[in-house]
Amino acid sequence: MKYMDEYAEHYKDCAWVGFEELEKFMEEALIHAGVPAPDAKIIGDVLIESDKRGIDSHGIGRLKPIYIDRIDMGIMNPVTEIEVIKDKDATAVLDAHNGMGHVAGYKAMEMAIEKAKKYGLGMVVVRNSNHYGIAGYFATMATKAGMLGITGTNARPSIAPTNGVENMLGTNPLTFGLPTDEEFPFVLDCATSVTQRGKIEVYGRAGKALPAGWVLDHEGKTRTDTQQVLEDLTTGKAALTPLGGIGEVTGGYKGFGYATVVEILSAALQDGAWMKALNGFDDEHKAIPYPLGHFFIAIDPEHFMGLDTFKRIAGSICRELRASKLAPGEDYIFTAGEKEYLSYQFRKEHGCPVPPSLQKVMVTLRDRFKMNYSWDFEKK
Ligand SMILES: NC(=O)c1ccc[n+]([C@@H]2O[C@H](COP(=O)([O-])OP(=O)(O)OC[C@H]3O[C@@H](n4cnc5c(N)ncnc54)[C@H](O)[C@@H]3O)[C@@H](O)[C@H]2O)c1
Ligand SMILES: O=C(O)C[C@H](O)C(=O)O
Repeated sequence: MKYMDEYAEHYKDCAWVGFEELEKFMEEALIHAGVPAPDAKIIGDVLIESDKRGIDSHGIGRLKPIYIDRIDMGIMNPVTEIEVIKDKDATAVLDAHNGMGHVAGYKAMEMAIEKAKKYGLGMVVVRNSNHYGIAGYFATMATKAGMLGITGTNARPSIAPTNGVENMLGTNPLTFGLPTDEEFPFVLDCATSVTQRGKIEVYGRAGKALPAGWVLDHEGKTRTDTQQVLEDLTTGKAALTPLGGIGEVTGGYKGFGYATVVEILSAALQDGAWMKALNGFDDEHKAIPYPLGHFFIAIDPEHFMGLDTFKRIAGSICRELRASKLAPGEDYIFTAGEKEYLSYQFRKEHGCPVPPSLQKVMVTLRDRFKMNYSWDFEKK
């Protein structure tokens, strides 16, 4: 398969660090930054899962900058105190009090799964949280429990509405995890924008220009200058395009609509914050918390026609899709979750790729926290 044949080549400038070591490093760094050990375990697990699945934007790449920097700045609480605001049969509302999003997400999905076991469906929403990492982690908590998982979150403003140029909506993933009778579940885990900020950071680390169509400026023109785009997204001079792209011709309004659905479900059920209130700075440009909201839904197929039936039909649909006629020059049709499964298989053996700029971050954190690690990449 072309995708796997080219896989290692894509990472030729990287050092490879094994799952266990990378996870332990992230977990320990978080503990040094003030996160209680059990919570650091959860966050470390969410982050390493991103690296395992080949989602290079949201694992070690986000430990610093983002999480440790925000704790250092005093705008995110390393200790997560979750308050149950409302708990009624199949639903609940939680307040994470500016704690760690991964921890809030983990506890909320756990609660949704428990409710689904009893009622067939559980939905838990969270407010005053923080960035929770890959949405797919929480969706697959449900698939591992034999359930369907759905989750979404709002995020700092990035996407411009169709026919607009101002960054208003977060990159707002709308993510589904569906069990199948195959070795891996169907996991559609992606932003409602053409791309997300983390992938632009990955391009920045690799020194690559962006493809046209991902970002637009206030003139409505596409931008490809990666480093400046990262700055301009923060100051609002650039915006990401919704899924479907710029304008109406290729259906950009559908991505705009889905991003809006996620923004509403991440704020309205929980009486939380939305859009510009998630900018991360106040009128004087002083850094302030990003009070994000999330939602988590678990559905137990045993309350419908049963898990085995669900898995068989979901698996059959995926297999039929993969067996359909290929486009010229292509050698494989993927279904969602498959590339992540293939990455996992590859990385289990070779480790996770760490580019030079992240190697420097790891060394800085190790030295700052006086941690006991030495890596082969330091010897070069
Ligand atoms: N926490 C946040 O605020 C936030 C915001 C946005 C995105 N994210 C996370 O960023 C990650 C990456 O998001 P993204 O938008 O860059 O995703 P992406 O564009 O890389 O798409 C990934 C999804 O598409 C599927 N896929 C990829 N190639 C495919 C193909 N050829 N055929 C069929 N399916 C295919 C994958 O299996 C996966 O489900 C996700 O884990 C997401 O949750 C988080
Ligand atoms: O970075 C964010 O604010 C959200 C998300 O993780 C993204 O990469 O777009």
